[in-house]
Amino acid sequence: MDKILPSLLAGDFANLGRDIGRMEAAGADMFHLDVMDGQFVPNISYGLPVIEAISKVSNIPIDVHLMTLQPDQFIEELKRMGVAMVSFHVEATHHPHRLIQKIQQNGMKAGIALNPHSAVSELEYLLPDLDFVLIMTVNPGFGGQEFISQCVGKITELDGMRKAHNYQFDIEVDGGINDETAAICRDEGANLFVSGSHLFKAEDPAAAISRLRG
Ligand SMILES: O=C(CO)[C@@H](O)[C@H](O)COP(=O)(O)O
Ligand SMILES: [Co+2]
Repeated sequence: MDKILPSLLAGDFANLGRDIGRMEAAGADMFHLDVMDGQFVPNISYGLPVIEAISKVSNIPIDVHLMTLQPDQFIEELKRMGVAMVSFHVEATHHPHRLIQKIQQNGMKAGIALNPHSAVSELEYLLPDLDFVLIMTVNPGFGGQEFISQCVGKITELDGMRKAHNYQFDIEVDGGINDETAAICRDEGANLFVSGSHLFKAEDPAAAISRLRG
């Protein structure tokens, strides 16, 4: 099923509770929380204390996107906060399969994110065990960037592998997602749509969310 995940990176950090309520009322399915460490990506966003505060007021599930080195160190804490889905970057860990297992053993869905330069073939032996794959359609680190259209082919490729092997993973897209780019990604097989600046700039977020659903 298609799901729309507002990225709170585009929210007003001085009024996150208000923005959470607005997006829930507009029909958001989950919140997407971007953790950036200033090492793996050239920006720092927020970390565990902010996720914990959000988890206490959110009425919908939380998807955490770890853009950090050593992502394994956060898993137990995220479980304690009731997070539903966690993704980490294949480029940021030496032992991605072990980390998938750790996330799942902690009762959360495990996803791997691919930077624009990374090939789907990197995931070939991980796909049977993954709950979702996050295709980055911008370079990670900042909201408000332009969609990189070369990444669309990776969605097509993943969907083909999913069908060929009857795998069950979801395909999430993140970066520059608006009405037009969501439709392009949906046509290729994506079903989880992260949207930050587009949704938070919308005058009518409920209408924007239903348009993103296609
Ligand atoms: O992970 C990231 C950026 O690194 C994203 O989740 C952004 O927060 C999406 O923002 P928009 O591109 O939709 O403004
Ligand atoms: Co993200």
